[in-house]
Amino acid sequence: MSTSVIPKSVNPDLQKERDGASFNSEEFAAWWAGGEEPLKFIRNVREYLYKDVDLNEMLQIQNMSHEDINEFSVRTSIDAAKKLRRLQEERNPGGEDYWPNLYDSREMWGLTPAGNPFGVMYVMVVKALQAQCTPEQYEDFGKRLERFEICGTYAQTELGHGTYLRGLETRADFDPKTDEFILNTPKISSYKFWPGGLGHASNYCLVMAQLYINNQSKGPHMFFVQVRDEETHEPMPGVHIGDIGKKMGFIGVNNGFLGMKDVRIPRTRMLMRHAKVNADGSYVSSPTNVLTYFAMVRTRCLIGRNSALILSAASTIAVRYSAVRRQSPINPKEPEPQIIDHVTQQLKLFPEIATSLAHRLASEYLWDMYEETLVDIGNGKYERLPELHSLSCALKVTSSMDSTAGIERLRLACGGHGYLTSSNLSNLYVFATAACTYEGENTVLLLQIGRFLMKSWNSALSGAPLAPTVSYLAEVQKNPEFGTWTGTWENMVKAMEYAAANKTRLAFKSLSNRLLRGESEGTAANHTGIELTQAAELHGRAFIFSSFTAEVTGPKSKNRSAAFNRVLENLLELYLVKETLNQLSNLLRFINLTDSDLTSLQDRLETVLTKLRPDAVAIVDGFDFNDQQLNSTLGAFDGNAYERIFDAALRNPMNQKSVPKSFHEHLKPFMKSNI
Ligand SMILES: CCCCCCCCCCCCCC(=O)SCCNC(=O)CCNC(=O)[C@H](O)C(C)(C)COP(=O)(O)OP(=O)(O)OC[C@H]1O[C@@H](n2cnc3c(N)ncnc32)[C@H](O)[C@@H]1OP(=O)(O)O
Ligand SMILES: Cc1cc2nc3c(=O)[nH]c(=O)nc-3n(C[C@H](O)[C@H](O)[C@H](O)COP(=O)(O)OP(=O)(O)OC[C@H]3O[C@@H](n4cnc5c(N)ncnc54)[C@H](O)[C@@H]3O)c2cc1C
Repeated sequence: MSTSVIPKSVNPDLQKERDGASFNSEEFAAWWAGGEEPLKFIRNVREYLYKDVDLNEMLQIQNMSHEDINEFSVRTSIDAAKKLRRLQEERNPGGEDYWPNLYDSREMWGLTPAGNPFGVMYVMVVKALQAQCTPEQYEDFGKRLERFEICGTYAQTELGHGTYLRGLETRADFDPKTDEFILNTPKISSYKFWPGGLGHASNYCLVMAQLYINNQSKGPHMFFVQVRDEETHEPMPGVHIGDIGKKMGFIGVNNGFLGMKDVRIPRTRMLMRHAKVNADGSYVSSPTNVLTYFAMVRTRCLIGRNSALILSAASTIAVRYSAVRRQSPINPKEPEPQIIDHVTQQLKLFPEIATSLAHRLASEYLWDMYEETLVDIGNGKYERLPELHSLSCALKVTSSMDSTAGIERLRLACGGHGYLTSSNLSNLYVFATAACTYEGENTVLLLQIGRFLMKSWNSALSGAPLAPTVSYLAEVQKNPEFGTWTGTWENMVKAMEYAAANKTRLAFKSLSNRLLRGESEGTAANHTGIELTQAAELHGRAFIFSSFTAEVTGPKSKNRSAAFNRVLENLLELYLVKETLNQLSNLLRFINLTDSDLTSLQDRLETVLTKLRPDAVAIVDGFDFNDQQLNSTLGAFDGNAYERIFDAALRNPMNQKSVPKSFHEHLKPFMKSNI
């Protein structure tokens, strides 16, 4: 393919949308980035990272083999690491290393459309080492990993166990004679399986294994294990390692397996900031065992933000495409409208924009809580851990679940062309749905929230103080009547909390009854699982309702223009109304909503869709993705969707020969013979 069929100009329909918006999308972009300075910084970094990235090459990864995608992903992520190092030297010489922080940022994300084999290293391992090594250990090997002198992954899940960590089978036996641990994966089910980058992209691993001293189990602990030679990259003695094979997505991530037979590591390679094994074999336990799980808490906090990011990218693609595609006159003899003018199309598109905002804002609140808890842990205070655990699970679950369902709706909104891999919607979908499973399977995490809600409900009954994000449970216990439905935003927040509290009450009652009937705690919890997960989901939704409302109506609104505030208010209105309608069966169980209340909600839904219509393109422009990040023939900034779709088809390897081999080998011989 020599010439491109893509025009240089912007599609006139898209230009018209931008010209007609009621607000300035640059104000949105600055707000979304956290301010004008952060936006400037992000754009600067992005410009630097993407200046020589070829969009056509990115689109072609869909046509590569598994092995070639792996090679591509290692190359592009290493190119990015080099650029970030150079950036550090140019702009912040000798200063705090900020490039490792950028390595897991959204600016990197678009450079590795099939996933980054070193993503887990920066998102999880570096942070786990920072939090769980002694200062000496961090100097010894943590810093080396942070500087990328060695590379590694987080190896916890096994073929036989992912969820139930206490059931992990990998053993680390302490040998006092040599002052070493001996690591073994005794059965096929004990093999580590799934860690990102484990296959061929790591030479070290943070391994979660059962610690044994004198053959006595001390539970799961973390060990820093060398799995490949630093020079030759050959597996270390006793190490059996490889890639797990092709997956639905994340094909470039090189998820791997790891078996160990009598692999010896020095005693000082167990992470010992909290729990310790001394040379004489004496064991000092951690002040709280769950600190071993803290790396997962951090990643769950990030997943909310990341899911919102993926959904906002898919929304950008579908909204731009809906503005440039025309189909089906609304009235006879009229020209075909932009499909975004069909109201049912608006209902597929705009709620997903609102959901991206809702999850992103809730994640910001969660992130602040994470950072405060981290400081507390440093000061030996662990009281907020249960609340953080519960809230991080709640956002991880709702954001991954909603973005997965949302991207599928957006794909459907793009009709046939949404089904092309070059739309990038299928790739975004498999990214989103993976987050429903990794870092704690969603149902399992909902049950963890349910457990926290039961404890909190019980505490409230006895008048004990509750964590701030569940304090509404005590309020509902004190005032069991909902009062009048007014339909204001504050009233809708209250309604969602009221439904969550009452679902919690019912689950608590069922659980208590089962216990009274003599069921064990485990069996009673299992039998109450459906109610527990429903209460947990509503708790997450109530939190998102309140954080979104607080951002739009709170004091920060004074820093925004009136026009931009109106857009945010419309998005909040849409979010609250559509989620209230989605949750009607739960709400109607506890709140007396009349037929006229429901009619009013339906009217509000239609009204707000109409209000958002002129601003939809400008809003998604405000998400501020560049074309490489979107990597989509449908969603590019210029809106030249048909030309890009066609260009990608022409570049497909299938079209590089006019007659394929299959014609000569199979089709022609068959047609020429009588068999
Ligand atoms: C832009 C870039 C961004 C990129 C981001 C995305 C890319 C990232 C890519 C990532 C790729 C993916 C990478 C990966 O996938 S890495 C692998 C991730 N694996 C998992 O997430 C495993 C999931 N399993 C668990 O977490 C635990 O075993 C669960 C939770 C299921 C139960 O556990 P267990 O059976 O042992 O415990 P228990 O139920 O008896 O509960 C005991 C007590 O402990 C409390 N408890 C439990 N857990 C925590 C906790 N964490 N903090 C604080 N507390 C906690 C609990 O509430 C209870 O408290 P209490 O009720 O007794 O008071
Ligand atoms: C793309 C991807 C990347 C990953 N990266 C990593 C990585 O880097 N490092 C790593 O260590 N791991 C990684 N994993 C593994 C991942 O963390 C686990 O797959 C995940 O935690 C789920 O555990 P599981 O596979 O054991 O699921 P299972 O627990 O076997 O779940 C199967 C079903 O059983 C149900 N179930 C299980 N337990 C319960 C229960 N107590 N109550 C009710 N229902 C239950 C679940 O709800 C689910 O429906 C990755 C996985 C994926 C898909």
